[in-house]
Amino acid sequence: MASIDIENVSKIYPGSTARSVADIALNIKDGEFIVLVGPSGCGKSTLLRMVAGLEDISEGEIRIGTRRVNEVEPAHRDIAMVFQNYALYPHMSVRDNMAYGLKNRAVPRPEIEARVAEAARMLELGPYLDRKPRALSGGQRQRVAMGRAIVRQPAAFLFDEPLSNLDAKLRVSMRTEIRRLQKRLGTTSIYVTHDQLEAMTLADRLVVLNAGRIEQIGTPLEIYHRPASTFVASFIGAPAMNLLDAEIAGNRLRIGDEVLDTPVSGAAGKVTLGIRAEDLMPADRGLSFTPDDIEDLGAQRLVHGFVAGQPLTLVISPATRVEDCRRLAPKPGALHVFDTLSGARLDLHTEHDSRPVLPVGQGL
Ligand SMILES: Nc1ncnc2c1ncn2[C@@H]1O[C@H](COP(=O)(O)OP(=O)(O)OP(=O)(O)O)[C@@H](O)[C@H]1O
Repeated sequence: MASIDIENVSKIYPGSTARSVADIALNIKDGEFIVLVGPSGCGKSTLLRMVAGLEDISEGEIRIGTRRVNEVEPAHRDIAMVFQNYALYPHMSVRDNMAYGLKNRAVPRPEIEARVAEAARMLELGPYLDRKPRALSGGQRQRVAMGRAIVRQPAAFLFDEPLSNLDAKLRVSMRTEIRRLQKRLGTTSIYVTHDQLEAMTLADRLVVLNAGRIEQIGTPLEIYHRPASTFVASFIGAPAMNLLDAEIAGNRLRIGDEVLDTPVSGAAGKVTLGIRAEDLMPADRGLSFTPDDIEDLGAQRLVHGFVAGQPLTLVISPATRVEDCRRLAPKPGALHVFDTLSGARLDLHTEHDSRPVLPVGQGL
């Protein structure tokens, strides 16, 4: 086990002048589970592959433990990678697939057998040890890929979208399993995904990437509750945070003709106002909301509509009547204000109105 230090690392692919990964600085603690998340093309795989040694590092330094690894071959970096396509040897049994890396390192046979047996037990692969990968389901193949990583007892696990080929239900159960195994083994891990829910549930700390740069680093809840930019606000959380064109005038937030009671101090002018769909509640006064479409998801209801002509989504309990949502007020402390041009979070002082907002009908 080891820390991983990424010091001002950039990647410029041959034939390109742009940085696909630009000046990334990230210190990963021993045993930490870091998730790199961001949209397609933001550079997450490139960054992971530089840690793995599968891509050259154009600028900066990567250390695993105290050792600089820029010039170290992938096989000598003491890491194990788990890929989306499993990368299993089709002609080898599950047992041999798991043992392969150890045999190559001349680990004594009894030791190999013990490690494979222990990994098979942890992953419940015992009954399948003599099968070939083609005789396994996708989930079982992914487990074998995990098993092969575990038996190596590496300093770090690197996961590149390992669950992308699995169906939705299996993804959820494998996600829990990976988290549980990682905590039990305490192995430093970097996990790449474009799935924000996977990112939220797995990570000790999330690294949100945008166009090759770090947009924000923090625990999932820090990022959820205090997104540093409109990019992060709209990427993390489902449904995406509502972002409305607004204006601060006379210490009040205005959205078109609508005015929020919440006093705001610190700036004036055009801003982007962020409110999560679950942070609005029916009120006797507040923003005038025109519902347009309802999605019933069983445990909750999504109501899509408009405030001052701008789209807004609301999450309510199935017991709440949509007719009671014609006026909405934000929950205390639920407003996020961003600079309209840069998208950066503005640390304005927003006080919730001292007058109580009266919920109508059932609570949310
Ligand atoms: N071999 C390559 N040569 C040139 N450019 C590349 C190469 N590989 C990736 N890129 C570019 O680098 C940027 C980052 O790509 P990368 O694959 O790291 O993104 P990603 O976030 O992992 O995306 P995805 O989720 O689609 O896999 C992209 O603009 C991509 O086009």
